[in-house]
Parts: sequence; C-alpha cells; structure tokens
Amino acid sequence: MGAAVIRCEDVTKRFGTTEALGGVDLVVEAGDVFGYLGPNGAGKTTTLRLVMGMIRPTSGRVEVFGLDAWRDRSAIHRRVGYISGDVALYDRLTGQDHVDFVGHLQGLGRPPEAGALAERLGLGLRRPARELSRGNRQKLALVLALMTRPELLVLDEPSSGLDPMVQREFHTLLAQHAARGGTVLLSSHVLSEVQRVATRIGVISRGRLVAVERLDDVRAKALHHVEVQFASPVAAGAFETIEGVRDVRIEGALLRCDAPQSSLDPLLKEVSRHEVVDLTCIEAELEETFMAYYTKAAADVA
Ligand SMILES: Nc1ncnc2c1ncn2[C@@H]1O[C@H](COP(=O)(O)OP(=O)(O)OP(=O)(O)O)[C@@H](O)[C@H]1O
Repeated sequence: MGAAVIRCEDVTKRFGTTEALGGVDLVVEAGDVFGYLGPNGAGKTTTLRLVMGMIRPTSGRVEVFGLDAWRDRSAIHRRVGYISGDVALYDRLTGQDHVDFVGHLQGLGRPPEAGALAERLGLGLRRPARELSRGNRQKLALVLALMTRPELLVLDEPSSGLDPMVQREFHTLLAQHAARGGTVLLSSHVLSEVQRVATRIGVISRGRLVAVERLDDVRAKALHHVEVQFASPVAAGAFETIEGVRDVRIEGALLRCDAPQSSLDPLLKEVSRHEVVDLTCIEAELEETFMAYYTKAAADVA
C-alpha cells in the first residue's frame, strides 16, 4: 500500500440545511488515479473543494500530504494542480500570459513544460482567453494544472468539452503522471470517462460514499450476456439458482440470462446437461456492470 496523499475522516459538510456530505471516509494513496463518480449534486465538487481547503468541513478531518487541508492550504497548493468545474481565466490574457503568470506566482519563471503540453493537447497559446472555445479553455486549464509537475492533481470533471482524441492524450498524460509516482483525484459523472485511466473508483450518492473498488475488481464482476439455443425446451429453475446469474428468461428452447464472470463456469456446467444447438456469450460494457451493482448500493442509502 502507498502512503495516503488524501485522507478524509468522517467528513460532513452542511450548507445551511443541505447536507452535501455525510460521514465520508476516503483515502487516496500515492500513485492512485482515483475516479470519483456520482450523479449531479452527489457531493463531488464539495469533496474536491474541501481537499483544496477552499471550504471547511462542518465536522471531521481532511488531510492532504498529512497536512490539514484548511489550515495548511498554502503549503498544500504549492504541491497540487487543480482544475475547478468552471474554469476561471482572464479574458484579455493570452494562453502564454496565463502560463507566465501562474509560473511567476509559483516562483518558477516560465515553466518549460507548458509549450510541449499545449502542443500535445493541440492548443495554441497566442490567443486571448475570451476567444477560446469551451474545449480550448479546458485545455488551457489542463496545461496550467500540469505544467509544474505537481505531486497531486485534483480535477473536477476535467474532460468535459474535450473531443475523444484530446481525451485520449489527456488520459496518457495522467497515466504518465501516475507512473512518475504522482497521484490524481478526478471527478466525473460517468464511468466511461474514467475507466481507461482510473486505478480505483469511488462512488458517491447523496453525500455518502457507497463503494470504493479497484477498477480490476469491477472488471472481474463484468456481466456477460449469455444466450443458449437448446435442442428442446428447458425449465428456468436450475439456472435461476446459480449464484450471480440474473434475469433468466426462457422462451421454449431459448435461454437468455446475464452472468458475472465468476458464474460462467457453473452456468456452462448446467447448460451442458442439455443438448446445445448454439451459444453466445458477450461481455457487457463496463458501464452496464457498474450500473447493475451500484445503483443498488446507491438505492440502499436513499
Ligand atoms: N455553496 C453552496 N451552498 C448551498 N448548497 C450547496 C453549495 N455547494 C453545494 N451545495 C449543495 O450540495 C450538494 C452537493 O453539491 P456538489 O456541487 O458537491 O455536487 P456534485 O456531485 O459536484 O454535482 P455536479 O456534478 O452537478 O457538479 C447539492 O445539493 C448542492 O446543491
């Protein structure tokens, strides 16, 4: 296990009568690319703002690099690259002006990485921010967050507005950052956006963390759509009792069901007790597996 870079202990945050977060415990370790997933209003941005020391928890503790996220925020900010949900830029300054300004604030002069990063993302640095499209504003925010090679990246829905090619390059940048020992916390409302790059995912729903899993473990649970054409009609009973097998549907001699990887062996053994004419087994999209397991976990906290 790596060292904890972010640690939230029993964190609650209320805004007036709204409880945005309730008793969240979360650890993000060095080298993790942690995908923080949840629907709109679940509490993702609130968590990221607590990590950045922009707001204080109502109760509980938030630590970054072992420091108090609120009290020690200046020391923490020197080691973190952050992108907020709505990118704030200076309209009249060009991309290069932003690079120089942020570099100056961080005491780095002109960061040598910025030009190469902008090129990789297909962003010119000469135009003023007011002329940039939403996607290009997002790219500039990425350049500014990554150019100082911070130890930790905290990114609030960073790939919204990026086209698929740029998203791929962005994911490569994140993977390279993690390979150098860097850590990433990135929020999203869809798994497909983070599944290529995240090592672990946490799911938040209505301010509660309902699941934290390694992405490999989610993959091992991947649902398979199984369809078997038998030579003669079969009964559902024996198939329905196999652990993990879901949605058994039988129409005469045709069986359809969904099964996680771990149930395929017992399912096929049961299938082979009958005469089989045809069989297909197709792995579902990860998003579907994820929804099947976690919408239930989220419903349980509701
Ligand atoms: N400053 C605030 N004042 C009052 N309520 C707030 C404030 N910030 C967040 N909330 C509320 O806290 C809850 C969680 O909001 P948050 O922005 O953290 O969700 P989110 O998961 O980031 O959603 P989104 O994907 O829409 O950005 C929501 O009910 C929101 O309305």
